[in-house]
Amino acid sequence: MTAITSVTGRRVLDSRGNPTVEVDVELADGSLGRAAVPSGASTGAREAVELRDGDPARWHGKGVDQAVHHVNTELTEAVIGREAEDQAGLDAALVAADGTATKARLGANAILGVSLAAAKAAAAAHRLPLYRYLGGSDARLLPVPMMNIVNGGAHADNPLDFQEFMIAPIGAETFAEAVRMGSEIFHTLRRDLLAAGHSTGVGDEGGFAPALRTAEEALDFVVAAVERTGYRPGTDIGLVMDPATSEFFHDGVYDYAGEGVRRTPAEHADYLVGLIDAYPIVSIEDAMAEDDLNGWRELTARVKDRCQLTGDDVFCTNDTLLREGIATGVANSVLVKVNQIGTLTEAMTTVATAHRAGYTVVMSHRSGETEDTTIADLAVATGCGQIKTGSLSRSDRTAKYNQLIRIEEELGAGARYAGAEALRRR
Ligand SMILES: O=C(O)[C@@H](CO)OP(=O)(O)O
Ligand SMILES: [Mg+2]
Repeated sequence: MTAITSVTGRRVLDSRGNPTVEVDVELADGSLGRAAVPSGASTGAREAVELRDGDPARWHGKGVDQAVHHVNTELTEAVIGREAEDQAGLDAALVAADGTATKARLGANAILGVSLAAAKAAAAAHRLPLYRYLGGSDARLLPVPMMNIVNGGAHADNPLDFQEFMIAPIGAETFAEAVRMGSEIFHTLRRDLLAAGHSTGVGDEGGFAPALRTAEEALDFVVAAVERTGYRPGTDIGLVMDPATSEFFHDGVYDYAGEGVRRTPAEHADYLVGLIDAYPIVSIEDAMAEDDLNGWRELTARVKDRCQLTGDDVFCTNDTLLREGIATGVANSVLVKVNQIGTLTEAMTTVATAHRAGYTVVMSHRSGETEDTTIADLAVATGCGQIKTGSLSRSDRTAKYNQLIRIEEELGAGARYAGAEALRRR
């Protein structure tokens, strides 16, 4: 009774106030699955192609509206009557209907909406929460959250070159405790920034966006906030950064415009290693740019297991790109964003490839999000042990934390919090 009987696409708003796709999938037994699709600002060049409206102040009807139209026509035709339980077959049908390598014709956002809504409908038909439907009885590992508390780069209007500064409560006993620790530090940081005369306005992911110039200034504020809240940096709280370097790597040089410094790949790598030496940094994402594979290989060989090096733009959740990276010694971890690849099946394949190779996996949101909490369930379903889902304010981010709190409660004594172990090579 899991045959798909109806598919409905609609246009809703995301956290930036931009249009995005939402899809409902209904099954023969009346079960309903609903999924809303996120969108990035600092996108990797090899991501699946979404249909978006270029200028948010002038929706031109060819972006999200077109994607919604494709959901309601060609994609509906491709999946109607199919069993929602056959996720792989269904996703293959969606990919075939599009017919391009990048999902550019019907839109990766249209395809992903149907893919995720179908999974959620199938879970509902089985009367199972999504994490258990997808992950089975083994799904009981709650991820370490990487909580965004300072924003820069493409996500804020301040001079900070690095996009994200995060805290990871590696020393917590439970997920709920991790959220408490993160929230306390977030509020301490707010007071500290105010006291120092800085703005406490926030960026796209809800982290503060003060007018700081260097990574050291931001890291110093973060370390001080951790300590003043009563936690030990490095033991209770690990620091995490996403410099999103593809955004400022031009003509073979890392151009730190906010700081006013240009660094060659070697100088940039030295600088990052210096930061790892000076601060309790446990993970850096996109430490090197997507086009600087040499830099990636050298940094990975140099850092080894001292710090998790997560590939976002360089892999784009793409199994082929990840396999190339694994074979050539690029990074030791992969960021997984379902909308970078466009179907649930493909995202899960990437997770499996990473885990087989000993790479860690971080389940991730996008800077443009919605109230959809699918990634919280995916983090538990895959047992990946890490999630990146923004700050401790803004409902689009807290929705994921709150969903994980509920999952932890539901698992009761069976729940395990991933802790520091999650960041170690498998
Ligand atoms: O770079 C990133 O990792 C993401 C999410 O934090 O940002 P965006 O969605 O803008 O690509
Ligand atoms: Mg990133």
